[in-house]
Amino acid sequence: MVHPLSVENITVAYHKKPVLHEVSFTVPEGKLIGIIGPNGAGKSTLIKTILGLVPKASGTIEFFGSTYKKQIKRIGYVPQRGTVDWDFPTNALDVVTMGRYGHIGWMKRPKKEDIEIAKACLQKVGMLEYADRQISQLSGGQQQRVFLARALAQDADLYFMDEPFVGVDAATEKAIITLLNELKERGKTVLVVHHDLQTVKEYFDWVLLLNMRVIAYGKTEEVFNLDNLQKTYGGKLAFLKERPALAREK
Ligand SMILES: Nc1ncnc2c1ncn2[C@@H]1O[C@H](COP(=O)(O)OP(=O)(O)OP(=O)(O)O)[C@@H](O)[C@H]1O
Repeated sequence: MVHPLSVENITVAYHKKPVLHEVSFTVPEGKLIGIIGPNGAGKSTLIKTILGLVPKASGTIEFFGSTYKKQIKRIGYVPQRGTVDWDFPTNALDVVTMGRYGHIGWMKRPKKEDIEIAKACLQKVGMLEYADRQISQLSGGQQQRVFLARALAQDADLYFMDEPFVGVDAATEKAIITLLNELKERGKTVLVVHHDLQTVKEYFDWVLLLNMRVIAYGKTEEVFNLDNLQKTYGGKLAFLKERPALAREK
């Protein structure tokens, strides 16, 4: 069976300091998968390594049983908001239309149909009225919605999203999770770096608990428990005292 993503034994180091150690996991199709772990656990590095943005020291990565290059059109990425240059002089509609380039081809002009698709995606995230607005003049949550619209316009089969819920209000968070569930219903696979342990069970079918290495990976109901959380977060789990519901579910 061909999986959307297969990661085998990847090890990554920055300036010879190991950040990810022999990470292996295989992602099933049509699931929402949360990547969970403390600050500095290597979550962003993992996504960037998978996408070829950070070099790996060893290991192999396959997309739909093939290489990233061959499957690039099927792979979508929503980066962490803080890493995007929002001063880039472009408006919301152009950002979303860029999501279509895999279909249009670089150097070619988008067709009317691509613009219509981009507008429909802006509509879907409630941002159509901001289509002509410079992205630098949007709020953080609105920028996040525009990036999600771009991912939608791309119509990929495998998505990576780095902390899409950070800094957004409750309405935007709800809009994003609705959208992720819609993608899932269409058979898409979505990996999401996520911080809020309270919502993990509600949002994700599978979880990857990461702290430099894979602590646990599998169906949320099977691996998201206090024991594994303690292994992942170590002494930083004091906050669980404030969340007795989670602690009780051991
Ligand atoms: N470009 C870089 N050069 C050197 N070290 C880096 C670089 N990027 C990240 N690191 C280090 O690698 C480790 C993992 O960082 P990473 O950003 O992947 O963690 P994370 O789990 O995504 O953290 P957070 O939850 O805080 O976003 C950290 O110790 C970080 O300081």
